[in-house]
Amino acid sequence: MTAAATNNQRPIAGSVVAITGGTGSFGSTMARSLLERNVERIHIFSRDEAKQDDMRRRLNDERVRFFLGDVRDESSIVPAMRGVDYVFHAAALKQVPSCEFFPQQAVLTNVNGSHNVIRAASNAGVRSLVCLSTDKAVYPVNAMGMSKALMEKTAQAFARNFSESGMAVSVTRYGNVMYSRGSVIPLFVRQLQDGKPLTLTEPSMTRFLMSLGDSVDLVDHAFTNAAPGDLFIKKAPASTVETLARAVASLFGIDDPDIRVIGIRHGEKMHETLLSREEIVKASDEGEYFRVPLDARSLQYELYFDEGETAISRSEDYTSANTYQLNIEETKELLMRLPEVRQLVGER
Ligand SMILES: O=c1ccn([C@@H]2O[C@H](COP(=O)(O)OP(=O)(O)O[C@H]3O[C@H](CO)[C@@H](O)[C@H](O)[C@H]3O)[C@@H](O)[C@H]2O)c(=O)[nH]1
Repeated sequence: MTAAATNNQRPIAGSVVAITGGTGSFGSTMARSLLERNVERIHIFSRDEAKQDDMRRRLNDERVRFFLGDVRDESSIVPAMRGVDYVFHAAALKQVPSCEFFPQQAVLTNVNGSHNVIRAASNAGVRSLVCLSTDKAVYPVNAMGMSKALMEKTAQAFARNFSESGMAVSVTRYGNVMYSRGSVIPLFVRQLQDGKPLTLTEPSMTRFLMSLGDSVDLVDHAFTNAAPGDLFIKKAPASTVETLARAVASLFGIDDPDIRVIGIRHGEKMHETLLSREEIVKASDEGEYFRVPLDARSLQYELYFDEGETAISRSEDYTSANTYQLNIEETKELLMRLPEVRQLVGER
């Protein structure tokens, strides 16, 4: 067993956890869950002092400490890593359109910034670091996905090149998180409340549907089970955009909503891929999760040419088009698990 794997056995209770991008939706959900589980201390690292202040007041818990800084500046990360056991790296530029117009900014934060976080964490003796990625990093077509794909490679290269580090750096990949800020579900809700038509980009487009609670489960799984360089995916169902829109409308008591088709936006795919066929042939099925181990081959190029992979041509990608497809009723059930939706429906 590696040093990192042994260290990972330490439970969350009693440990110190740092969260980069800690005031965002992922980070704050993670923080709340950790506080419920008797974590000793949480270090929230982020750029925006106003959001930190809001979170400080909201949580009102002395176990939470705030560190102001930017992942682009490694020296600002160092204080947040002192004495830390686990790191959840969620800081990122994640909006598809803004990364499309400013791709160099995506590289600075998502690629260079991630490298800084990994280096600072390893230098501080962290046991396990989980980097948050997205389905858009697989066969990427937009700058956000491309920069996240390079973040994944940066994490894997660290695991491959610094096996003496003692830190297990791993990656978790997500699909669309339901009701996250700026996403389509709150938009549909607003449109329904304002009596406007629902704008659909392309009715048959599909997306994986996951909740923030699923995200906590996946990160926990990675914290305690990851070997250096592992990639984890949680299996998830999907729906078409039209099914999603009709499900949201139906929860508002509207069975035949007004729909306006607006066309695909910049940098969008018809379907998302959580695991490529190249990864699936290496993946192990762990029930609710897939784990893809690090490709630990060294830089001996003959191996890449002499040992071909024959299974790849026989396997299929794991996509939002071939995973389980939810119908309107099932999508409504999933939506009703979200506290935001339950509250809205209860208010009506
Ligand atoms: O007016 C609209 C806006 C969006 N959509 C569609 O709804 C789906 C979801 O869109 P959205 O909620 O904006 O999510 P994505 O653009 O797929 O990206 C989100 O999900 C990613 C994970 O896949 C995250 O990394 C991104 O930060 C997050 O914005 C897509 O098929 C869109 O085409 C519509 O039909 N009508």
